[in-house]
Amino acid sequence: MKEIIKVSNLTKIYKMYPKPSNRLQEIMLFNKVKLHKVHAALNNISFSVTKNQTLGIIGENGSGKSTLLKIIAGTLKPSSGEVVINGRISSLLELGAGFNPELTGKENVFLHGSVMGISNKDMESKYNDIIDFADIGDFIDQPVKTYSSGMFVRLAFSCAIHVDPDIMIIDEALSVGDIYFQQKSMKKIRELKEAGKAILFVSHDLQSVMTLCDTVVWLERGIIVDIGNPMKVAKAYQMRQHKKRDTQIESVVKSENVYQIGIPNIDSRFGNGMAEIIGIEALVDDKPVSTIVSGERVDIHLVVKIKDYLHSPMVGITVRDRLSNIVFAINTNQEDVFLQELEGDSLIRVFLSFNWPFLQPENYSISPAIANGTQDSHEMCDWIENAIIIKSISEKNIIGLMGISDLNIQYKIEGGN
Ligand SMILES: Nc1ncnc2c1ncn2[C@@H]1O[C@H](COP(=O)(O)OP(=O)(O)OP(=O)(O)O)[C@@H](O)[C@H]1O
Repeated sequence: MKEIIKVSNLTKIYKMYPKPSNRLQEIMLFNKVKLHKVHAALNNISFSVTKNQTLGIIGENGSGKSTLLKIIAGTLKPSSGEVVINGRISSLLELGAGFNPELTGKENVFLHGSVMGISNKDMESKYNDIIDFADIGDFIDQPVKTYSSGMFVRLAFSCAIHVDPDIMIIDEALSVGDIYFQQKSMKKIRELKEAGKAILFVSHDLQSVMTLCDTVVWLERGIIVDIGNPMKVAKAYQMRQHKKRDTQIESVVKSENVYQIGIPNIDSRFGNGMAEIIGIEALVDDKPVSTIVSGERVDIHLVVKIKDYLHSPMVGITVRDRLSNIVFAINTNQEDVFLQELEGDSLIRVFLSFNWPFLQPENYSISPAIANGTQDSHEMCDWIENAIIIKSISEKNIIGLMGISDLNIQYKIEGGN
């Protein structure tokens, strides 16, 4: 099949200067003294993409994904190597970068068309689809400098996907807008895929990568570690991340005072102040973790300062998904564990231990709370919204899981012919 993108021996070297002023000094010394170190953001990368193919690119922060996409999109020059493109590219990399803030939304739609080499007549036939998708109402006739950032990206996104490209470049752009816009965007991208367009898709969301892509490239420190079947590559990548986590965490345990674990994040907080949660961490095998494999035994470790006498303390957590749906909530009373009364001016540690459920691989937040009373009638002493984020992963085949939870079902079928 015809190659629509061919990347050959691509390398991008950046010069790294210890201080910004060293760059000028080097020029003034006619480059006779080298004050920089070289850093290869991409190192001899080769692959190709055919029409109809959706290629996913995964890798840790700094692995070279954006550099690669920018070179393919033509906004960055490689140090060596070659990229051959056979078709028109539309990129969601720098959304709205070509918009003129003084012009109206409508004028910018046509400006975008002319930059992409599309006549005004052809743009007129696409115009209604573009404004319907962007959904910015009468603002379309206002200068884009008056737009909210959400309206701005929605219009830019809509322009980029409606110009009938042969190649679409997408870099985490699906995280723009609200959930409805994200779903609408994903649907549109699937339509482009079904229409046979080549798509390059960079995302940290492995689930989206696996459901959308036919092939995945795993980049690490500018080189291709693996390329091929999305599930195979994504799974190998995920397991590597998991192993890395274990080695990183080891040193934390050794150096950290258990009473000084702190609260990583506080989105909001309320309570009567009779107790204060001062630390939270998730432990697997007594080591703090931010990633948990479904089925693993986890301890949520809380450190709480008791300020006033509590006759019936109860402690619990609420776990939510990224759309803020409650996935599950547990507390000591609900489990028939009744804590003894607590005197003021004391410190307690609580360990809530349970098997991490089989969940959709994504991020989940944990909100801890301490209250005084019973399940039906209590006063909240301290509630912290989204204190830590846990990334849930699975060692199982993670493609195709629908909904929030994997029920770990086993099938048994008897009879039939
Ligand atoms: N303008 C620059 N000057 C120097 N180094 C740079 C420059 N741009 C990128 N780099 C370096 O090149 C490497 C690759 O960066 P790149 O942004 O492509 O990574 P990435 O995989 O897209 O990361 P992320 O997932 O965080 O977006 C990194 O080490 C980065 O620090």
